[in-house]
Amino acid sequence: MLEIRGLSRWFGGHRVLSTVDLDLAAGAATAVVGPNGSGKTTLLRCVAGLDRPDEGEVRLDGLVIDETDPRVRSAVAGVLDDVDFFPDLSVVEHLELLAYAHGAPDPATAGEVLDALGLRAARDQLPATLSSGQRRRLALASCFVRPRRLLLLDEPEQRLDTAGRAWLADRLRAEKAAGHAVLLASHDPVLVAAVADDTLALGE
Ligand SMILES: Nc1ncnc2c1ncn2[C@@H]1O[C@H](COP(=O)(O)OP(=O)(O)OP(=O)(O)O)[C@@H](O)[C@H]1O
Repeated sequence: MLEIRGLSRWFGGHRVLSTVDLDLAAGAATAVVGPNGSGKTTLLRCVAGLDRPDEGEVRLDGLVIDETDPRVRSAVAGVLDDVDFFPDLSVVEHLELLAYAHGAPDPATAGEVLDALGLRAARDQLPATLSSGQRRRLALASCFVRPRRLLLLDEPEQRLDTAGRAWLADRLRAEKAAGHAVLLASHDPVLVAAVADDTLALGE
Protein backbone atom coordinates (compact mmCIF):
# COMPACT_ATOMS: atom_id res chain seq x y z
CA MET A 1 0.00 0.00 0.00
CA LEU A 2 2.75 2.46 1.01
CA GLU A 3 6.12 2.53 -0.71
CA ILE A 4 9.01 4.83 0.16
CA ARG A 5 11.99 4.75 -2.17
CA GLY A 6 15.32 6.50 -1.69
CA LEU A 7 13.87 9.29 0.44
CA SER A 8 16.38 11.93 1.53
CA ARG A 9 15.76 15.26 3.24
CA TRP A 10 18.19 18.05 4.07
CA PHE A 11 17.64 21.13 6.19
CA GLY A 12 20.32 23.66 5.28
CA GLY A 13 23.49 21.62 5.08
CA HIS A 14 22.18 19.01 7.53
CA ARG A 15 21.08 15.69 6.04
CA VAL A 16 18.25 14.45 8.25
CA LEU A 17 17.05 11.46 6.21
CA SER A 18 19.32 9.44 3.98
CA THR A 19 17.89 7.21 1.22
CA VAL A 20 15.11 5.71 3.32
CA ASP A 21 13.23 2.74 1.82
CA LEU A 22 10.07 1.26 3.29
CA ASP A 23 7.22 -1.02 2.20
CA LEU A 24 4.06 -1.16 4.28
CA ALA A 25 1.22 -3.49 3.40
CA ALA A 26 -2.45 -3.33 4.34
CA GLY A 27 -2.97 -4.88 7.77
CA ALA A 28 0.64 -4.33 8.84
CA ALA A 29 2.39 -1.85 11.12
CA THR A 30 5.88 -0.37 10.97
CA ALA A 31 7.38 1.58 13.88
CA VAL A 32 9.88 4.33 13.12
CA VAL A 33 12.30 4.50 16.02
CA GLY A 34 15.41 6.49 16.84
CA PRO A 35 16.73 9.19 19.15
CA ASN A 36 15.43 12.76 19.36
CA GLY A 37 16.24 14.61 16.15
CA SER A 38 16.80 11.47 14.06
CA GLY A 39 14.13 12.41 11.52
CA LYS A 40 11.03 10.43 12.56
CA THR A 41 8.64 13.38 12.36
CA THR A 42 10.25 14.58 9.13
CA LEU A 43 9.66 11.15 7.58
CA LEU A 44 6.02 11.05 8.67
CA ARG A 45 5.49 14.60 7.37
CA CYS A 46 6.89 13.53 3.98
CA VAL A 47 4.50 10.56 3.94
CA ALA A 48 1.57 12.82 4.81
CA GLY A 49 2.55 15.19 2.01
CA LEU A 50 3.11 18.01 4.53
CA ASP A 51 6.81 18.15 3.62
CA ARG A 52 8.57 17.15 0.41
CA PRO A 53 11.60 14.92 0.12
CA ASP A 54 14.68 16.40 -1.59
CA GLU A 55 15.25 13.02 -3.20
CA GLY A 56 13.16 9.91 -3.60
CA GLU A 57 9.42 9.44 -3.48
CA VAL A 58 6.48 8.24 -1.47
CA ARG A 59 3.71 6.28 -3.19
CA LEU A 60 0.30 5.23 -1.92
CA ASP A 61 -1.26 2.50 -4.02
CA GLY A 62 1.27 3.37 -6.70
CA LEU A 63 0.40 7.09 -6.80
CA VAL A 64 2.92 9.69 -5.68
CA ILE A 65 1.54 11.18 -2.45
CA ASP A 66 -0.11 14.55 -2.88
CA GLU A 67 -2.04 15.75 0.15
CA THR A 68 -4.36 17.77 -2.08
CA ASP A 69 -5.49 14.59 -3.86
CA PRO A 70 -8.91 13.57 -2.46
CA ARG A 71 -7.92 9.89 -2.76
CA VAL A 72 -5.01 10.53 -0.43
CA ARG A 73 -7.04 12.65 1.98
CA SER A 74 -9.70 9.98 2.28
CA ALA A 75 -7.18 7.18 2.80
CA VAL A 76 -4.78 8.76 5.28
CA ALA A 77 -5.72 9.62 8.86
CA GLY A 78 -3.10 10.86 11.23
CA VAL A 79 -1.93 12.67 14.31
CA LEU A 80 1.22 14.62 13.54
CA ASP A 81 2.71 17.43 15.64
CA ASP A 82 0.29 19.34 17.83
CA VAL A 83 -3.25 19.22 16.58
CA ASP A 84 -5.23 22.44 16.25
CA PHE A 85 -8.86 22.32 17.32
CA PHE A 86 -11.71 24.69 16.58
CA PRO A 87 -11.98 26.73 19.80
CA ASP A 88 -15.78 26.96 19.70
CA LEU A 89 -16.58 23.32 18.94
CA SER A 90 -17.07 20.83 21.75
CA VAL A 91 -15.42 17.43 21.85
CA VAL A 92 -18.43 15.64 20.37
CA GLU A 93 -18.95 18.36 17.76
CA HIS A 94 -15.35 17.89 16.56
CA LEU A 95 -15.88 14.19 16.09
CA GLU A 96 -19.28 14.58 14.41
CA LEU A 97 -17.92 17.26 12.08
CA LEU A 98 -14.99 15.08 11.02
CA ALA A 99 -17.19 12.05 10.51
CA TYR A 100 -19.59 14.14 8.44
CA ALA A 101 -16.81 15.81 6.41
CA HIS A 102 -15.36 12.43 5.49
CA GLY A 103 -18.73 10.89 4.71
CA ALA A 104 -18.45 8.33 7.51
CA PRO A 105 -21.36 5.97 7.08
CA ASP A 106 -22.30 5.33 10.72
CA PRO A 107 -23.42 8.26 12.92
CA ALA A 108 -23.01 6.09 16.05
CA THR A 109 -19.24 5.97 15.56
CA ALA A 110 -18.54 9.28 17.34
CA GLY A 111 -20.32 8.05 20.48
CA GLU A 112 -18.47 4.73 20.41
CA VAL A 113 -15.11 6.43 20.00
CA LEU A 114 -15.92 8.86 22.83
CA ASP A 115 -16.62 5.92 25.11
CA ALA A 116 -13.57 3.97 23.98
CA LEU A 117 -11.29 6.93 24.68
CA GLY A 118 -12.89 7.81 28.02
CA LEU A 119 -14.09 11.16 26.72
CA ARG A 120 -17.80 10.66 27.40
CA ALA A 121 -17.81 12.94 30.48
CA ALA A 122 -15.96 15.64 28.50
CA ARG A 123 -18.18 15.41 25.40
CA ASP A 124 -19.59 18.93 25.77
CA GLN A 125 -16.35 20.64 26.83
CA LEU A 126 -14.42 23.02 24.58
CA PRO A 127 -10.83 22.04 23.69
CA ALA A 128 -9.31 24.82 25.84
CA THR A 129 -10.90 23.27 28.93
CA LEU A 130 -9.44 19.79 28.36
CA SER A 131 -6.34 18.44 30.05
CA SER A 132 -3.33 17.84 27.78
CA GLY A 133 -3.97 14.08 27.91
CA GLN A 134 -7.64 14.59 27.03
CA ARG A 135 -6.62 16.79 24.08
CA ARG A 136 -4.32 14.01 22.94
CA ARG A 137 -7.19 11.54 23.25
CA LEU A 138 -9.40 13.84 21.16
CA ALA A 139 -6.70 14.05 18.48
CA LEU A 140 -6.49 10.25 18.39
CA ALA A 141 -10.28 9.95 18.40
CA SER A 142 -10.35 12.12 15.27
CA CYS A 143 -8.59 9.31 13.39
CA PHE A 144 -11.12 6.68 14.37
CA VAL A 145 -14.40 8.40 13.43
CA ARG A 146 -13.55 8.64 9.75
CA PRO A 147 -12.77 6.19 6.96
CA ARG A 148 -9.06 5.36 6.72
CA ARG A 149 -6.68 2.86 5.20
CA LEU A 150 -3.37 4.24 6.45
CA LEU A 151 -2.82 5.61 9.95
CA LEU A 152 0.13 7.96 10.48
CA LEU A 153 0.85 8.51 14.15
CA ASP A 154 3.71 10.57 15.55
CA GLU A 155 4.42 9.45 19.11
CA PRO A 156 0.75 8.60 19.75
CA GLU A 157 1.62 7.46 23.29
CA GLN A 158 2.50 11.03 24.30
CA ARG A 159 0.60 12.26 27.37
CA LEU A 160 -1.45 9.08 27.64
CA ASP A 161 -1.75 7.39 31.02
CA THR A 162 -1.12 3.67 31.49
CA ALA A 163 -4.69 2.68 30.65
CA GLY A 164 -4.62 4.96 27.61
CA ARG A 165 -1.44 3.32 26.31
CA ALA A 166 -2.92 -0.15 26.79
CA TRP A 167 -6.06 0.97 24.95
CA LEU A 168 -3.92 2.40 22.14
CA ALA A 169 -2.03 -0.87 21.65
CA ASP A 170 -5.31 -2.82 21.51
CA ARG A 171 -6.84 -0.30 19.13
CA LEU A 172 -3.88 -0.37 16.76
CA ARG A 173 -3.95 -4.16 16.69
CA ALA A 174 -7.67 -3.94 15.85
CA GLU A 175 -6.85 -1.45 13.08
CA LYS A 176 -4.42 -3.95 11.58
CA ALA A 177 -6.99 -6.73 11.85
CA ALA A 178 -9.41 -4.49 9.93
CA GLY A 179 -6.86 -4.28 7.12
CA HIS A 180 -5.57 -0.80 7.88
CA ALA A 181 -1.86 -0.05 7.63
CA VAL A 182 -0.17 1.73 10.55
CA LEU A 183 3.02 3.81 10.41
CA LEU A 184 3.94 5.13 13.83
CA ALA A 185 6.92 6.94 15.29
CA SER A 186 7.36 6.03 18.92
CA HIS A 187 9.68 6.18 21.91
CA ASP A 188 7.65 3.51 23.74
CA PRO A 189 9.22 0.05 23.34
CA VAL A 190 6.17 -1.61 24.90
CA LEU A 191 3.83 -0.07 22.31
CA VAL A 192 6.25 -0.89 19.49
CA ALA A 193 6.54 -4.53 20.60
CA ALA A 194 2.77 -4.84 20.93
CA VAL A 195 1.89 -3.35 17.55
CA ALA A 196 4.73 -3.30 15.04
CA ASP A 197 5.55 -6.04 12.55
CA ASP A 198 8.70 -4.17 11.49
CA THR A 199 10.86 -1.38 12.76
CA LEU A 200 12.68 1.27 10.81
CA ALA A 201 15.57 2.58 12.88
CA LEU A 202 16.76 6.10 12.06
CA GLY A 203 19.87 7.90 13.24
CA GLU A 204 22.10 4.84 13.47
N1 LIG B 1 11.62 22.89 9.21
C1 LIG B 1 12.84 22.59 9.66
N2 LIG B 1 13.87 23.42 9.46
C2 LIG B 1 15.12 23.10 9.89
N3 LIG B 1 15.43 21.98 10.54
C3 LIG B 1 14.43 21.10 10.76
C4 LIG B 1 13.09 21.36 10.35
N4 LIG B 1 12.31 20.30 10.72
C5 LIG B 1 13.14 19.45 11.35
N5 LIG B 1 14.39 19.93 11.38
C6 LIG B 1 15.56 19.24 11.97
O1 LIG B 1 15.58 17.92 11.48
C7 LIG B 1 16.03 17.03 12.50
C8 LIG B 1 15.03 15.92 12.68
O2 LIG B 1 13.85 16.45 13.29
P1 LIG B 1 12.58 15.53 13.55
O3 LIG B 1 11.57 16.38 14.22
O4 LIG B 1 12.20 14.85 12.30
O5 LIG B 1 13.18 14.46 14.58
P2 LIG B 1 12.46 13.35 15.45
O6 LIG B 1 13.20 12.07 15.23
O7 LIG B 1 11.01 13.33 15.16
O8 LIG B 1 12.74 13.87 16.92
P3 LIG B 1 11.93 13.68 18.31
O9 LIG B 1 12.19 12.26 18.77
O10 LIG B 1 12.59 14.69 19.19
O11 LIG B 1 10.49 13.97 18.06
C9 LIG B 1 16.29 17.89 13.75
O12 LIG B 1 17.67 18.17 13.79
C10 LIG B 1 15.48 19.14 13.47
O13 LIG B 1 16.08 20.26 14.09
